[in-house]
Amino acid sequence: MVTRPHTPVVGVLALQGGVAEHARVIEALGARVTLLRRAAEVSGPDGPRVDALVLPGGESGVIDRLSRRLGLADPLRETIRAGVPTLGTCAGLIMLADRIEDPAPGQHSLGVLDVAVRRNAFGAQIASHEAEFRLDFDASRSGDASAPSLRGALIRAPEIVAVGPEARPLARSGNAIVGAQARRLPITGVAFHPEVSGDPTLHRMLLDQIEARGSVTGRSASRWRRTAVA
Ligand SMILES: NC(=O)CC[C@H](N)C(=O)O
Repeated sequence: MVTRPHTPVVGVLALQGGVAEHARVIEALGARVTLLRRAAEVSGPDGPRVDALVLPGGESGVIDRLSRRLGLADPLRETIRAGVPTLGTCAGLIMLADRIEDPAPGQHSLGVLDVAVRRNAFGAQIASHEAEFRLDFDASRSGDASAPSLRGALIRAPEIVAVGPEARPLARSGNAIVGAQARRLPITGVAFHPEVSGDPTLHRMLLDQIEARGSVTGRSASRWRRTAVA
């Protein structure tokens, strides 16, 4: 009998912002995308319902407000803390950060990545540009240890102004830290948009992290198959 490998399912938070660009890169790598707009799509009584999470760019104040109003913030935080590989870009990085130096009035974050960020540190929309970012990958955690740099767009991007003991810098632009990774969990946040430039390096890393951990949707799929046969 030929068993087909399970296709991993990546949940992309789809409340606002650059959702389609992430979906395109993930699907081009052969994974399945599910858009997350409700708590039950993130997790259920039996745990996470996705193999990985992507928090896209957009307006972090809006994404924060909607995620709390729709009851998504707590399940997202729990799912990330449960070890589901997570990538946040730009506003997504701000959502992940422990501390926002200059939050919008009433703005919160999920507080799962030990960094402090300053919003809009690289200028206004009109100052947006593409650049190469030097990467400092942890070879033990990623199959892409040889990647020296990646391409991405800075669009009203935040800067990581402090990295605490639970995180480490991942990417730099000049002297500025524009990416960080948690030390104990597969949580990655970058200030730029690799998905806008079509650079798949970080999404591939996310799929590698799923493989290292094992697919939760694969496990529930096989559980379902067993139940169906029994
Ligand atoms: N491209 C982006 O995601 C911009 C982020 C935006 N400046 C914010 O503070 O949320």
